[in-house]
Parts: sequence; structure tokens; C-alpha cells
Amino acid sequence: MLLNNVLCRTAALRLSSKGKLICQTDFTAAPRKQHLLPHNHRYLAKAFSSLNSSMVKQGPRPLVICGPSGSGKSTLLKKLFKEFPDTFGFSVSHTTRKPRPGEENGIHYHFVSVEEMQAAIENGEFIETAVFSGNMYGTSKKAVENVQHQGKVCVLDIEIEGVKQIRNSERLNPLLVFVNPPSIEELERRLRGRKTETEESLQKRLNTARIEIEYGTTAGNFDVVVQNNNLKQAYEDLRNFIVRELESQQGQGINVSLNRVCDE
Ligand SMILES: Nc1ncnc2c1ncn2[C@@H]1O[C@H](COP(=O)(O)OP(=O)(O)OP(=O)(O)O)[C@@H](O)[C@H]1O
Ligand SMILES: Nc1nc2c(ncn2[C@@H]2O[C@H](COP(=O)(O)O)[C@@H](O)[C@H]2O)c(=O)[nH]1
Repeated sequence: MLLNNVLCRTAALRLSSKGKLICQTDFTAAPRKQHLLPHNHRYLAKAFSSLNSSMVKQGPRPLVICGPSGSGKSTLLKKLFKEFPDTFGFSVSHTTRKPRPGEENGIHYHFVSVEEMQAAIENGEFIETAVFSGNMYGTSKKAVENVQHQGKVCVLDIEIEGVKQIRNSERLNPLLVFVNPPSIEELERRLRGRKTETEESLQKRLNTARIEIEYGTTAGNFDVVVQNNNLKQAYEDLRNFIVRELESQQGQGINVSLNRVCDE
């Protein structure tokens, strides 16, 4: 009886405060204890549990952020993760490039050898892979699942060949954002200013950038193009697009947190 009260009261609270069912743990408790419930409550628990399982299956859409090296993807993502600390989880890619100062294995990337990467590819561990500026990169199934199991929006920071491989994936159904720099000249200034690349790597990245900009700014290839001339404006544009999208997903019954941390 106590169990019934707790179950139904929690459900009612969730219904009245938000107008929809969003609580995962409360409702998943229902099926296992159904034999303890009177008939009408059993019906309620069944309805809640089936709603819940479809919501869990249909988590928030992953967010793919793409753009030439140096266009500002990491800078924008850092601001997004800071403002919405509960909302997003980063898909940690594999790469064969060497770590930069400050980059940590398992946090920024899984840094692996070419042999390890090839073995993992042959083992079918990746959703997509690409060679960029002479190094291999890839998003593993596990990297995405780790984030999705937490109910968070999985963020993939990947280049264009990877985007082409996953853009039509029905299972991922990703939102595609392209970050566009003001010009190649400004991109070069920003990349040089970052002081992470050798001259050779820098030239490779700039050469690829021209192709990426062409593809990224072609209508229909991305859901939104964020023009990163001014960081404050670019972040506002990115944030507004994402919040609008996530609110629309919430309206369809998808459980995703949009708790904000204010800067001031
Ligand atoms: N709007 C901006 N104005 C001036 N500098 C910027 C702007 N946006 C980003 N930067 C600077 O440009 C450099 C490159 O940005 P960032 O590292 O975020 O690019 P990225 O797209 O993540 O690159 P990569 O793909 O190589 O990881 C950084 O030093 C960053 O501080
Ligand atoms: N296709 C993929 N591209 C990836 C992945 N992880 C990162 N990237 C992209 O590579 C370049 C270079 O990154 P950097 O860290 O060496 O500067 C950049 O455009 C990233 O978006 C991945 O798993 N797959």
C-alpha cells in the first residue's frame, strides 16, 4: 500500500509540475512490483512503464559539430558544456595523432597507435572513421553508447568525411551543425595563434578547410551553419538553435535536461 502511494504520488507530482511524464526511475520500478498493486494501479503502472521504455529507447538526438580545423568548434562546445552541465556528454574519439599539451587520454581522445586503430576498425568497433591531416580518427560505438546511456545529448566533434558516413543513420538521427570561419585568412590567423600545429600540419588543415567550407555551406548539407566571426554572437546562435531543438524534443516526450548555469 505504501508502495502504491509513493508510485502514484510521484507520478502525479511529475504530471502537474511539467504537464508530462518525465521521471525515469519512478516508472521503471513499476513492472517488477506489479503483482503488489490493485487492478487500477496495475493499469497505471503498465501505462507508465510502456511510456517510459519508449522514451528511454528514443533518447535525445546526438549533436554533430563540424567545421574546418580552427573554426572554433572546441571553443563553442566548452561554453555549451559550461552553461548546460547536465545536458551534454562528449563522444570521446580515437585518434592516432599525438596528444597536445594539456590533452588527456580518455578525456579529449583515446590516443592509440595505428596498429591499435586498424585492429579496432577490423573488429567493427567504429560508427565512422576518417583520415585527417595524416592521422586516423574514429567514433566508436562505445563512445556514443556511454553518453546515451546517461540520457544525455551525445556531442560528436568530427570532420566532414565522418559526417557523410553518419548523416543518414536512422539509429543516430543526428542534428548537424557546421561552424564556418569568417575567411581562410582569419582561420589561418586563429590556427597559428593556437600554436598547436607544425607548419606542415597547418598547411594540410588549411587545404582541407577550403573543401570543408564548400561542402558545409552548401544548402541542405547541415541543419544550421553557425558563422563564427564574433565568438559571443556565434555562441548565441549555436545555443539558440540547440535549445529550440531540445525544447521541441521535450515536447515530443523525450526526457532531456536543460538546466542552465548562469555566468554572472
Ligand atoms: N570568434 C573567434 N574570434 C577569435 N578567435 C577565436 C574565435 N573562435 C575561436 N577562436 C580561437 O581560434 C582558435 C581555434 O579554435 P578551436 O580550437 O576552438 O577550433 P576547432 O574548430 O576546435 O579546431 P580543431 O578542429 O583543430 O580542434 C583558438 O585559439 C580559439 O581561441
Ligand atoms: N571523422 C572524424 N573526425 C574527427 C573525430 N575526432 C575528431 N575529428 C576531427 O578531426 C579534426 C582534427 O582534430 P584535431 O583534434 O586533431 O585538431 C577536427 O576537424 C575534428 O572535428 C572522429 O572521431 N571522427
